[in-house]
Amino acid sequence: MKIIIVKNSAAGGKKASELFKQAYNDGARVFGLATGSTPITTYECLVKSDIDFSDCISINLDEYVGLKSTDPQSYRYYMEKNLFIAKPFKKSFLPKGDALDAVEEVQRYDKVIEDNPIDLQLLGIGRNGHIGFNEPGSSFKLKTHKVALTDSTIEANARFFENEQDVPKFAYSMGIGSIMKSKSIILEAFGEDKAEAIAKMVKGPLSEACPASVLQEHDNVTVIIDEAAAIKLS
Ligand SMILES: N[C@@H]1[C@@H](O)[C@H](O)[C@@H](COP(=O)(O)O)O[C@@H]1O
Repeated sequence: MKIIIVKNSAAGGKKASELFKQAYNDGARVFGLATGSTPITTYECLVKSDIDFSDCISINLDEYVGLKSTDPQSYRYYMEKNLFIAKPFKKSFLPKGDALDAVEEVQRYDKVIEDNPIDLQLLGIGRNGHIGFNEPGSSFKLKTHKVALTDSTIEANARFFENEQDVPKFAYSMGIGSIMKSKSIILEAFGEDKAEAIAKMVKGPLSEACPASVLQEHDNVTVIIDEAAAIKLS
């Protein structure tokens, strides 16, 4: 794991967007994308950059079950607003939150990932060490699946909703098995509330109790963190 410590999230986003550009120049055309507050600065830099994604494919990690793509809380809406409007891709995939059949939706998404191997996957990390919506205890072998969100994730994500009761209880998530097949990975974390998860990911045992610890096994991971998220590393 290569660890880059930056001053703040603005510097982290700049660094990540430079790595996107480098990957694009090296031939990457399939980008795995993430949501949440962490990648916002990366998307801001990508929007300002001269990268043209019109010959690229994007595949997002996850989506809330039950939300339509037009719902402002959906991850599809987030992606349109923060990246796709300014930088359209040839094709952008996310799980469909309002899919009628969960089993079919999971299979459809696995086929998308299989048909379009991911060159560069961007990740955030939950306070409990989750990646995508792979909560602690998730098998490292999983492909796309429907997840029951933990109370800690619901509480953490409540800040994006009017009430905590409005946070969906389930999500579709790319599995850890699929994430690990990405050729390269950038994981970003900013702020002290991520320090514990970062320490467990980097120094802790390889354990399903901290899903992100699986990244110790991947041979091309760059971790971009600010000083606050790095405090428990030394
Ligand atoms: N499913 C997303 C994750 O992909 C994200 O990494 C995590 C952290 O979010 P934030 O960046 O807002 O702290 O939250 C959500 O649960």
